[in-house]
Amino acid sequence: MTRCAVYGTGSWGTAFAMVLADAGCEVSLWGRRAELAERINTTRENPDYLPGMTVPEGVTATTDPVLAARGAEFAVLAVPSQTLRANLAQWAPSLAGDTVLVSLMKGVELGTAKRMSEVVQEVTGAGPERVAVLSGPNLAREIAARQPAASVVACRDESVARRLQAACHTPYFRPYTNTDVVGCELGGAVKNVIALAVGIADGMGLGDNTKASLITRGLAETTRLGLAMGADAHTFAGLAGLGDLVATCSSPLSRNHTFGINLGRGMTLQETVAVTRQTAEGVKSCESVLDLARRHGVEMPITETVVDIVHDGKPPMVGLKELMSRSAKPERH
Ligand SMILES: NC(=O)c1ccc[n+]([C@@H]2O[C@H](COP(=O)([O-])OP(=O)(O)OC[C@H]3O[C@@H](n4cnc5c(N)ncnc54)[C@H](O)[C@@H]3O)[C@@H](O)[C@H]2O)c1
Ligand SMILES: O=P(O)(O)OC[C@H](O)CO
Repeated sequence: MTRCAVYGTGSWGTAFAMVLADAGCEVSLWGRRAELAERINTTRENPDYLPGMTVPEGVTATTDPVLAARGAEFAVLAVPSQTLRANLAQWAPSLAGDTVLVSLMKGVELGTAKRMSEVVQEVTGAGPERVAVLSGPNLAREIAARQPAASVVACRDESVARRLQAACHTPYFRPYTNTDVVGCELGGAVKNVIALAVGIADGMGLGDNTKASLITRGLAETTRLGLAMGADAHTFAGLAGLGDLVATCSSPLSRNHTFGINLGRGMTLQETVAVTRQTAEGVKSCESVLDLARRHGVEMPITETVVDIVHDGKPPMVGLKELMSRSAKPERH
């Protein structure tokens, strides 16, 4: 039986542990809090993140990273992007040299502008053939409810992506393989920033034309950045690109979309942070995505506007007016 360690008992770590167990794996789920681990093991529920959802018997929660890592073919990482480096430094010594490291995260590191797979490689010394990412339209609560969804598992080594695909394929979760790790990671990280923009527009009371325009131009700037970084354009038309962008920008379950709505309704950043219980990656990653864009000489006007509104206190209406008054351009340039 395939053994997997999942690090992070938040929404997605718990939901993906459920997927792996439903696919027949034996799963160790690592979390920081002993009382939550105990609660998951005894009640088969994670009441803090996925209340009402049943965690299968194939998942055992623990706070012991050595126990979690024992015999794991896959080590799945599901903590906030900005803490991954520090967390992984603690877990790495207990991971075997042939364990495949799988990132579920959709963020870019502040300061370094590194993608999560780059952080994983740096901290563990693993080569790209041992690092995979999973990304797609996968709102945790819908997956935990076993609603049908597709996703992408990407690794430079396609045979590793196929192994991971087999490990997490269930009747309700359909993973496709890809070798474009850069494109899948960028699709996941930048859609959170665009979801903030769409949420802000929703919160301002704007309608579906505005939403569709932001989604489409958001995808255009994501693709521009991706191409400058060596990604495959097709990835952005796929599940990790357009698929995730549409899900996140449409769903009331999305933390990034909801965060944007609150800002658009006039809450301050501090007020919005205070009412957000879970990780909204775009709030920090909008700055690192903009950093990446500047490093690669790519224009990302929507991302820039989100940074202005979220971090520099620009009123949403001013940001929107500035976006609309940019010089006229051909659609494709
Ligand atoms: N929730 C989703 O629907 C979903 C879907 C796909 C991808 N993701 C991505 O997965 C990643 C994790 O998100 P999530 O939804 O599980 O977040 P979450 O906020 O639900 O859970 C985060 C988990 O990390 C833990 N954590 C927080 N700070 C920590 C620290 N300093 N050290 C160790 N652990 C810490 C929390 O206790 C919690 O268990 C994010 O990058 C997110 O973008 C989320
Ligand atoms: O809740 P969000 O905004 O982090 O989005 C969750 C997932 O990434 C959707 O695929």
